[in-house]
Amino acid sequence: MLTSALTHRVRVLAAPGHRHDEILTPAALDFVGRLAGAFGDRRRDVLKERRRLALRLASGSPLDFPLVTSAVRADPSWRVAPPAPGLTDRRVEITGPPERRMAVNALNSGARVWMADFEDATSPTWENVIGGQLNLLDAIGRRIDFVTPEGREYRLGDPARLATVMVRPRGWHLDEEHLEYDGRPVPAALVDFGLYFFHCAQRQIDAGRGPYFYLPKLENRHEARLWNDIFVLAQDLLGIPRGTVRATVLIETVTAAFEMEEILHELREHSAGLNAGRWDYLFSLIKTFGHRADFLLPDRAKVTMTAPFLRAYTELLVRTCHRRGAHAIGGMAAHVPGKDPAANEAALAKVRLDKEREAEDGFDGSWVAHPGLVPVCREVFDGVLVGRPHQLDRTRDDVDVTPADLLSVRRISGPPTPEGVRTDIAVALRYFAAWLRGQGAVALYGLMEDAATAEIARAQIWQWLRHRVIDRETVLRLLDEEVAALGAEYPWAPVDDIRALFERTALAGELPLFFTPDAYTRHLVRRTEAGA
Ligand SMILES: CC(=O)SCCNC(=O)CCNC(=O)[C@H](O)C(C)(C)COP(=O)(O)OP(=O)(O)OC[C@H]1O[C@@H](n2cnc3c(N)ncnc32)[C@H](O)[C@@H]1OP(=O)(O)O
Ligand SMILES: O=CC(=O)O
Ligand SMILES: [Mg+2]
Repeated sequence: MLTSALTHRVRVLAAPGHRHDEILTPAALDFVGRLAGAFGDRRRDVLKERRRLALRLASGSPLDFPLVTSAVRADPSWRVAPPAPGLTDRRVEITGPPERRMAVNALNSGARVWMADFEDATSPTWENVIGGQLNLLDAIGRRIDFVTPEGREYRLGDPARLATVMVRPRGWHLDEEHLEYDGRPVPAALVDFGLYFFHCAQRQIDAGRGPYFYLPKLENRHEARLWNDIFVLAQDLLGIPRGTVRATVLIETVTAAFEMEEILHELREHSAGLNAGRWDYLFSLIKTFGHRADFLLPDRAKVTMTAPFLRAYTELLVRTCHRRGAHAIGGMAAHVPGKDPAANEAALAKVRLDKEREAEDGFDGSWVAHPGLVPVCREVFDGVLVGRPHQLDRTRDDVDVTPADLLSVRRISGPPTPEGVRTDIAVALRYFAAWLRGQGAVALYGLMEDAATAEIARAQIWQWLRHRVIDRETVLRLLDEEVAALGAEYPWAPVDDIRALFERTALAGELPLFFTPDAYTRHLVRRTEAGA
């Protein structure tokens, strides 16, 4: 067991909340401090390397499969670890923030996996961060039942049918300002990973599962190596055998799509495959190549997964995974069920089509954003898997993807429509309003919106302005109208802050890398010495 020798170097800079002491124990803080001490510098290097690479690509360096790792790709002999308990059959995975009611609903939903999300679906208020950890602790201890003020009861169902928990920590770009190690904010990824691992890893093993993770927004193999080293140290510190952790990496940046094999290879003893994180992938394309006219995207609604460059990415993902014995997990169709029966039917039909394409392409399962979508995803995968838990045997040797295929965006280019411009502004503003209020995922106009889709919305406006396919006056006029509509619809919303956030992140000369660090620092941080 750990000593608390480092505890004095870790400081909590937040007022104590209800039951926070169960999570922020001296031993847990000590553990997070050890991770921060061991990996803080490497995380800083990761961020520097991201900026260097972005500059190289912006100045015209070609993006290609790395020459230096060609031997890893050419070597047919290596495989990732076999699926861990609870992760063999992943035909339906539900995602959502680790909020209490949603946690119970997700675990009972009939999905095989629940991805408890501190990233795209969570607004990282301190309350959400620590409350999420408490909910996970209670969920793993099977004591997450609760009753609403109206008397509606939420309880876990049949233990044999509960979803396996996988936790997605925040990405490397975010700090946790309420926790300091040696006077600096702790990387948010290490807080989310560390607290969950410390409290729940052994409990999960005792329950016949394990500490499982989803890793967001990686840009290259070095970041995968960093995570692997974190897993090794975390397991060693708690006396958990190496290879117990499993992690599915989201391939949701364009540079990572060129290093899928390498990412699996770096993590191979801890790998649980790859996931096609389509929304951040599109955002990454805009961010990485936003300066190039041949990467101009049309309205978001017109960019579908049948676009050739997106098919190239998803098919390469399946092929790469299955060559290495790893699960390939599909992404999120954004349509969510609604109250109107006709709209609901249309949404279900769209999700069905999306899942059918994934299942036929060889994916082993896929994501849904809502319990109402579990049956449709399950039916589609049941139909393709026919009794098997996955389709790892479909090696997709027919797939041959070149760098040009991955980057052939111009084939779907086209000017934005006035509705497309307005929708992006409306969605970004409404999402920012929810996020600043502590809600990281919302349904807007029939679609699930989260941090990744909001990033696309504001980045598209930036890209269209940059290439002068829309003019600034039009955008400012629409912004005035949409801010007024927002104020009327959400009287509680701080419209001036929201507008300013939009202006900083969509109308600036240079595209800010993410909207979240800026919005977090200005609006979500509530540091206090009282909690130190
Ligand atoms: C790009 C990406 O990264 S995708 C992954 C990240 N994004 C996500 O995970 C989004 C997850 N989805 C959600 O958060 C929600 O579905 C939303 C916000 C889009 C819509 O939520 P709501 O407006 O509450 O939907 P709705 O009213 O139809 O919900 C009906 C019930 O289903 C529950 N529910 C909805 N979505 C989920 C979910 N993902 N997990 C668990 N329960 C859910 C609601 O809590 C509600 O439960 P109740 O009847 O007990 O009150
Ligand atoms: O995290 C998933 C995505 O699509 O982004
Ligand atoms: Mg994402």
